[in-house]
Formats: sequence, C-alpha cells, structure tokens
Amino acid sequence: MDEYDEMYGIEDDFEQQFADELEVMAEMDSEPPPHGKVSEFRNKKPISQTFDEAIASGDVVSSKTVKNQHPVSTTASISPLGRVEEESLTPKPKKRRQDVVKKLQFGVDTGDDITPPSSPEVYDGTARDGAGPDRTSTTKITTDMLDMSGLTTIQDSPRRLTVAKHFAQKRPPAIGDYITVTDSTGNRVYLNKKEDENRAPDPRAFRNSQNGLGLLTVPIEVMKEQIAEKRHRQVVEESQRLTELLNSGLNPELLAEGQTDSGLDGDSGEHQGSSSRLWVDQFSPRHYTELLSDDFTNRCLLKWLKLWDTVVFGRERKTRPTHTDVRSNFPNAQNQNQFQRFKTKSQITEEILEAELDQYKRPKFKVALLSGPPGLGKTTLAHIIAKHAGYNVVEINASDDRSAELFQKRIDTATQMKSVLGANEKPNCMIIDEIDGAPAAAINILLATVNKKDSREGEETGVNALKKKKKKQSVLLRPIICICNDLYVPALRPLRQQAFLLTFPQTLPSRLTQRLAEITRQQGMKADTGTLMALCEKTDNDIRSCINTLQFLHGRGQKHLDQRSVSSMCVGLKDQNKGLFSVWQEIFQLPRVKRKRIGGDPFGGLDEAGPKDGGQRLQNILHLVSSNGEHEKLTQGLYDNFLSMKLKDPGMLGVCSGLDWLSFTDLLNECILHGQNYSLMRYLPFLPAAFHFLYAANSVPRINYPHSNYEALTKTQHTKNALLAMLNEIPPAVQSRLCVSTLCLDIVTLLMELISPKLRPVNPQLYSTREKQQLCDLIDTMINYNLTYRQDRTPEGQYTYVLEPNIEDVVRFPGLPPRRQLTYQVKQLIARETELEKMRRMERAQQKRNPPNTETVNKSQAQKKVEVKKHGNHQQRLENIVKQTVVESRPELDFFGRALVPKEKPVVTTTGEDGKVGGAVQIGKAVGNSDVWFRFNEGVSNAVRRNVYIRELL
Ligand SMILES: Nc1ncnc2c1ncn2[C@@H]1O[C@H](COP(=O)(O)OP(=O)(O)OP(=O)(O)O)[C@@H](O)[C@H]1O
Repeated sequence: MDEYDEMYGIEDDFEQQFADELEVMAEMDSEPPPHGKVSEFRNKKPISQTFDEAIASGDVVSSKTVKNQHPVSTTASISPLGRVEEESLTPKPKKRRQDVVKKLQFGVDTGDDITPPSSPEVYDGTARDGAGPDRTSTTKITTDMLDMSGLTTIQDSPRRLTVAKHFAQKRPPAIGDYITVTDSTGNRVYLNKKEDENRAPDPRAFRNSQNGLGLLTVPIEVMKEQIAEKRHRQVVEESQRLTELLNSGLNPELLAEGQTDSGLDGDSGEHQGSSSRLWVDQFSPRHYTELLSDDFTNRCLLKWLKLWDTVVFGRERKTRPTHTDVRSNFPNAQNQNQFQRFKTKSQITEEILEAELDQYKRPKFKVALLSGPPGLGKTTLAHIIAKHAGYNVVEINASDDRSAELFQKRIDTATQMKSVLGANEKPNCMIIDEIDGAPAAAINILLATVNKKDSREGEETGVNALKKKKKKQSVLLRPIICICNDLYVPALRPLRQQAFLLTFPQTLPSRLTQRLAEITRQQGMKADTGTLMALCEKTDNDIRSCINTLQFLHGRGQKHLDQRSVSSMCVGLKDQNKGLFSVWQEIFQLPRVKRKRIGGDPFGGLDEAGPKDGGQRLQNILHLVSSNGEHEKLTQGLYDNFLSMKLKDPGMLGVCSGLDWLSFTDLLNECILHGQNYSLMRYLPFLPAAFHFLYAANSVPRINYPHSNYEALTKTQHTKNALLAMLNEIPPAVQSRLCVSTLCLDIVTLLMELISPKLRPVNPQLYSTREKQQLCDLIDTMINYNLTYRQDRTPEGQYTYVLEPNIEDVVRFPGLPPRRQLTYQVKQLIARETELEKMRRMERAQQKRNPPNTETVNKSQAQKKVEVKKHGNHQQRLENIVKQTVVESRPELDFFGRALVPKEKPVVTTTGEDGKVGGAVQIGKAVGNSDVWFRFNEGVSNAVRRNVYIRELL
C-alpha cells in the first residue's frame, strides 16, 4: 500500500507532464474510426467519470503530492475515449503480467531498439515522428510510457499529466487485460489494455478449427512445413550431388565451377542434371548389342539362361544339331577317344549347354558363376541378358547381406515369388553379386536351395495334385547367376563344382576404344584413338575406370585429350587385388614389349624405353605384391617354382642368389614374428622383385601351386610325434639323458643299426647261447627305447611288421633304399619276445611292489604252493580254464525239433574215469586226469612244427 500511496501525488505531475500527448490521443480517439469499424466499447455508453472520481472511488487518494519528485508512474485505465473506466473495488484475482516492451510494440512500429534513448531530445523527436495520424493509440501510449521511464526529462505542459491520469492506475485494473510498467526507480503503474478500433479485430474471432488465425490463405504452420520440406529437399539434393561427386572422384570445386559455367552459358536444368550424373550410368548399355564383353561369353550365358525356358516359360526346347560333323573327322574309335581327351574349353562349355535337362526340365547346372576382374561389365551383362531373356532381375549383394538367415530369406523370396509390379508379370532371375565376399554359411544355403529335391513321386491328380504342387515349389525353378571377382576363394569351392563357370576375359581394347570415342564425341571432347588406347591400357581395359577418367578430365575442363595428360595422370590406377597365380605369373614373365605407336607420346612412360623400364618393372612388382599382401604364400610359390623356370644359368649364380634372397626373407620373417617388428614388413616385397629380375622370361611360365611347405610341415610333425612317442615311454633313468634333438641327431641312426642284428629265422630255443644272449640284448634295447614291431597290412594286402614308433622315417631319406631289413619271421619273433619280456617285467615289478607276507601265510597256502609246485603251472591254468568253461546241456532234437530220447549213454573218449553227468565235470576229469593235454591257440601260427610222439612225452 505504501507504494501506491506514494504514487498518488505523482499522478498530478504525470498529467501535467504528458498533457500534450494525452490531449492528442484524446482527440484521435474522439475521431470516428477510419475504416468505419466501431468497437464494442464504442457502442457502450461512456462512463462520465473523471480520473479523480475514478481514483476516489477505487483508491484512497492522498492529497499529498510530491512536487519535487521525478515523473512517476501512474496507474490509469486507458480507454479509447480517454476516460477512466469504472473499476471494481473488490480485489480481483491477479492477472497475468505481460512484457511491456512486447505489448507496446516498440519495435513493430518504430523499428527502433526498445532501450530508452540516450537523450530526451532524440527520443522526443522519434516519439513525435511516430505519432502520426495513422498511428494507433497504442503506439502513443507506448511513447508515453517510454517517457515515463526513469530517464524521461519531458517538460511538457501540465495537460499531459491530466490525460495520463486517465490511463495509468496504481493498482491492477479489475476488468480487462493490463500492462505493468515499472520505471527505473522501481515505481510501478498499470495500464489497461483496450481494443484499438483501427487495428485488426480480435484475431480470436478469425481462428479456424485448428485454432489458427485465418489471416493467411495458407496457415503459417503449413507454410513453415513447406519451407522446412523445401530446405530438406535442397539439402538432400545437395548431398546426393556431393556423393556422386565423391564417388566419381571429382573435385567438388570443379563441379561447382562447372555448374556455374553451365549456368552462365544459359544451359537448362536438365543439362545441369546430366552433367552431375555419372557417365558410367549415362552411357551404360541398354541392349544386348551394346555390350562390350566378349561375344562368346555373352552367348554362353544367354544360352544357359535359355535352357530354363522349358521350366520357367513352358517353351519346348529346340533340338539342336549334334556335333556329329565334328566327330566325323575322327572316324575310328581311337581318334574319337583323342577328341574326347583333348577338348578345348569352349567345346566343354558348348557340351554343357547342349546337355540333357534334368527330371524337372532344368539345366544340369542350376547356377551360373561369372568371374573376372572388376569393371569389365559382368553385372551389366547379367542384367541385360536376364532382361533380354524375359526375366525380372532381382539382385542381391552377398557382401552386404552376409547373415545366413537374410541370405536364405532373399533367395527364397527371389526364387519362389513372382514379380507383381509392372504391366506384365515376369519370372524372377536372381543375380547374386560379389558372392566371393559371402561367408561359407551363405554359400551352403545357396547350395542347399540348388540341390533341393522334390519328394513327389508319380502322377498327381485332383486335390493331391494341388497339395503336391505346393511341395513342388520347394525345388529351385528359377535361374541364379552369381558374380565374383575371385573364383578361388575357399568358401566358393563347393559352389564351383556345381556351377556353370564362365570366366570373363578382358574387354578387347579395340572395342573399348570405339565405345570411348563415342562417349567423348557425344560429350564434346576431342581424343584420338591412340590416346584412348593408352587409357584402356592404363586401366587394364576396365570400362568403369576409363569412363570415369574421361568424366574427370571433362569436369576439369580438359576438352582435348592427349597421351601425355593420360599418362601423367594418377587416376585410373586401380587398387586391385590380383590372384596369387597372376602375381606369380607376372613375377616370372617379362612384360610384353609394346610397339611404339605412330604419333605416340614422346614423353609417355607407356612405351618401353631402356633404362626407364627397370624402374617401372620394379615399381610394378612392388605394387603388385604389396596389394596382394599374402607374402607367405607368395614366397612359397616362388620357392616351389623358381627352379623350374627356363634359365640360362650355367654357373648357377642366379640360383644361389635366389637362395640367398630366400634365406634373407626367412631371417626377416623371423625378425618380424619374434620381435614383433612389423615395420620390417616393408622389405618383404623385395624378394618377388628380385626373383622377377633373376628369373623372368618371355615365355609363359608354368606355375604349380606350392605344396612343399605343407608337405614338409606335416612330415616334421609326424617325425616329432614319433620321437616324442618313443621318448615318453623310455624308462626315466634313460629318459633323463635324452631329448628330442639328441635322439634325432645322435641316437636314432645308431639305434637302427643296433636293433637290426643278424638272427637266424628259427625257433629261439634252437639258438646257441651266444645267439640267445644277442636276442636278449636286442629285446632289452627294444624295450628300453620303447620300440616294438607291429603287424601291418600293405595296400596290396601283404602283411608286414613295421617298427612302432616308426623312427626309421626320421633317419632315412625318402627314395633311398633301407640299409638292412630283418626278415618277416625275425621281426615276428622279436615282437613276440618283446611282448613276453614286457609281461615278465611287469609281473616282476608287481611282485616287487606286493611282496608275499611270510608271517601271514598259513598252512593251507603253503600246501597249495606245494601242490602248485608239484603239478606245475600248467595244471593251475588248466583248472582255471575248466572252471570258466560252461558246457550247456541241451536236449538233443531231431530234424523237426522234437526231443530225442538218448539211446545209450554218451561215450567218454578221454582216458579218465566216467560216471557223473555234467560237461564241465566230464571235461575237467578228462583233461585233469590225463597226463597229456594241449591247448589250441586260435590264430597263432608262429609255432615251430615238429613231429612229437606221445611216448616221448610220457
Ligand atoms: N558396354 C558398356 N558401355 C558403357 N559402359 C558400360 C558397358 N558395360 C559396362 N559399362 C559400365 O561399366 C561399369 C562397370 O560395369 P559392371 O558393374 O557391370 O562391372 P563388373 O564387372 O560387374 O564390376 P564389379 O566386379 O566391380 O562389380 C558400369 O557402371 C557400367 O555402366
């Protein structure tokens, strides 16, 4: 309340100060509205109340006035009529305060900053400028309110304040919206907000169903959205353009320049679009006749695809003339055999294509596998041929869709569904690109799809036929074309065996040059054939690379091409990974000497020219080997093949040098792997380079895949295993003085001599004492070194005894005859004796471990011992045998299975006494009571046969 009290006295001041402005405002308000619009407030009867009255009725007005105070804020209810509106005395709920600056719209009308002016004159002037007849009363209030800020120095007539009294209130007005104004000293007044007749009517009246103002034909939200969309579209277009640019390897600045150029030239937008388009897409072939690839390959693929016509389109296959005419050149059988044996690759391919269809009328090979270096147009060919043959192409990229499930899904979708888009539904032809990047699991899924068999058998009728038709769909009925760069990826091995292989040859330079000439002509470039040939050569006849290079140069503004610019460019070189065989071939073969072209570039490095050649070759090999990266395999290939190269090296200097390089590389590898010093890897490509300069020849080298390393590795492993097996069983006393290397280097060779003594192939019982001792020593050695002989069967079916573990292989070079071989019998004897001796030793060891306790031995045991001694070992064993033998007594049956009544008692043929029934007993008696007995050892035939009479034994 104090605050209000203070302000009452100020109100008079205010009226005085702002008399002029308020007067003008009052005049303006009293004028009829320019547009004839009359606010509802106008229609109301004006309340004939003065400012003082209003204050007196609503507020307690203090008669006290503060004369020397600064102009202060006053509270007034501003009505368009310049009168103070009636206010309710009851306290009203607090209204929302609004930002005065916003509500007064300083910025809107004056365009000035809302901060108070630095000097009153300036401000005054601007305020007055703005207070034109067309300005609204709100604006006037605005200026007044600005004056009311602490900085005001308005020294106007006292009328001002009188009018201001009508507008400013000390308390918040009871009715209607109001604006709070606070001056710099902290005084606050409240200004009633009134409708301005000149202004637009209440916007709320125009709100549409979405609560939007209907001032605009298009709602602001929609416009905003449209703008956002437009911006988004522009961004997307720009990003697409940049992506294309980056893909084409062009400099964005250059393209920007190009575009501005074209814009200046007045080119159409269409032209701009085509200039940003990649030429490879623009000039991509649309028809079979535009293909640049080899005709034979194109034809073969088309033929293979046509083989599917019977199952896919239901067309009958045309019978083709057989090649009897060719075979008729080989009249007799022998020549025909030769024809079969020496078939060319193309003949084999033709034969595949003319082979019979399978039971489902599908070709023999369900998958075609196109392979070749990148950029030759494999994918393009597959697409064009599939379309040409009437298929809808479904392409998947095996490198992208790597998960097996996704692969399966895509294959199923492509092979079992129909394309439903477009006017005429076409059957699908699946193209799997980059299949060499697919994991083995995905390849297996593809193979499973290819090899699916229909379980349906026999004829089908009615409902069954329908059901079975569903089943039939599981069989692959659509062609699949796979494309790869490297045919020899391990994951592709199973597919290779089941696919129709088509290797893509290099594009003919003449054809490619012709196509490039067409493109340059169309694009307004000038390039002679020699230049284009040079470009083809540089890019290894890669269509994509050639066209992209041309576009790059065109984008740079080079409309005239010469060989120099082509050869000096770094573009067009591919970061290509060549297969191992091609790398080996390039190492062992000299590059072909190129003929100097007429009008060729004198500066060009393309033509072979003396000293430059060596450096180029070195660089080429280094680049080739580095990009391949398989140094180990590469080195193995060089090692395995370098000796079979055609060399003129009588002094073997080249061979020695090569071996030096190999040992250097070996040391290098050891350093890299042991010390993990991978920076040394940069020196690895120098071995192939050295081999190239040592052994490269003009003829095409015959390269074999290296096996020696693997073979040596397995052999080493085998040898190590044999030695370890031997060492592990050697008694600890001996083992402590041995290790694998000593065994291998010092002992085994001599040991082989020791274990091959001269022994007669007779029963050892017939050996002399010396021989017996020799045998004993041999057996002892064999056991100590854990050696024995094991019977084995050769592939031819012969039985032999081989040393176990076979340390003979450790010390004998392959191909050399074995030193001395023991006979089969001797080996057999040694093996048997060794086993026996081992058993004996084991028994002895057991006895040593469990010595018989003499104290606890009772009489019966002693008696038993005595009996055993008396009867000998054999009797004890015999008893055991008898105990174990169970003879089943079955009733005797006749032919029809009826039991036979024994006519007489079974006769016992043994010498023992007879009487009791029971086989075991009978046998036991028979054997046990006989003085002579024998045991038949089945399968053992190593007995020395001699005639022995019973009387000799008795
Ligand atoms: N006859 C042709 N005329 C013009 N451009 C061609 C021709 N054939 C192919 N191209 C273009 O060459 C580019 C490379 O072709 P494509 O993709 O078929 O090669 P690819 O051998 O499959 O290569 P990758 O192994 O890298 O997939 C494509 O952009 C294609 O438009």
